[in-house]
Amino acid sequence: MLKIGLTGNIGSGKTTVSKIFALLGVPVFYADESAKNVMTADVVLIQAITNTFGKESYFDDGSLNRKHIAAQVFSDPEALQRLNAIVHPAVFRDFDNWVTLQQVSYVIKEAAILFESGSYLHCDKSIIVTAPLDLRLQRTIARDGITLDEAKARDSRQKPENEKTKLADFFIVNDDTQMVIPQVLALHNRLLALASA
Ligand SMILES: CC(C)(COP(=O)(O)OP(=O)(O)OC[C@H]1O[C@@H](n2cnc3c(N)ncnc32)[C@H](O)[C@@H]1O)[C@@H](O)C(=O)NCCC(=O)NCCS
Ligand SMILES: Nc1ncnc2c1ncn2[C@@H]1O[C@H](COP(=O)(O)OP(=O)(O)OP(=O)(O)O)[C@@H](O)[C@H]1O
Repeated sequence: MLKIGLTGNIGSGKTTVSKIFALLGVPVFYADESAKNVMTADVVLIQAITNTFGKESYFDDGSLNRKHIAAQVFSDPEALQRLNAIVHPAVFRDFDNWVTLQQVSYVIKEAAILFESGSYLHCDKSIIVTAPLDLRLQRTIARDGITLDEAKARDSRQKPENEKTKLADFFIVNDDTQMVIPQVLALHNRLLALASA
């Protein structure tokens, strides 16, 4: 079974693209969701996050105070490193467990920071979804209700798109000039052929 990493900078449309792969029957692992799950379910992580970012990191009902953590980590690269070091090993484990349950020719691992985290090294191939910065920022602001500065701060914590395109094997252009669904269909056929080769 091939493991295909799928990434793109903030607002590029990688989740949108992942959902099209999922509609085609391809199992998709969402690293962002996995991160949120382990951060609220794994007692070792909860303790580490509380120790590092304070008790305000969780609400009384145990849910994650995303705003509190985001405010700390997206304004301070060292704080983000600390959070990554706590969360990423658990996400890697979650993915490894999930993969063993799949019985298909290829799966997708969607991760915002596939290249930054080194996760792409454990994938057979990688896909990047690209879009110009202005459009990505506009989409993020509209989706998340955050300010332009907050969206820029998150983007600045990610490797620039032009560096990632050098590492990726496949591209999906999501800049409103090309239709996305035909690109995903074409890539799906290539990946099926690759998996059966
Ligand atoms: C800080 C948190 C709580 C903020 O949650 P929030 O719901 O506001 O944002 P969300 O998780 O949807 O992320 C939105 C976007 O921010 C960017 N982003 C998230 N985490 C990171 C990171 N560690 N490094 C760089 N960019 C990131 C991505 O583009 C992501 O798609 C959350 O992002 C988090 O827990 N991040 C650390 C875990 C992680 O690295 N997740 C990414 C995949 S493993
Ligand atoms: N081609 C498109 N046309 C119109 N809207 C789009 C298109 N692609 C994505 N969007 C919208 O832009 C927003 C960002 O897309 P999406 O959530 O898929 O990006 P993402 O790369 O997963 O972002 P993040 O890294 O922030 O999680 C969403 O609201 C989505 O519906």
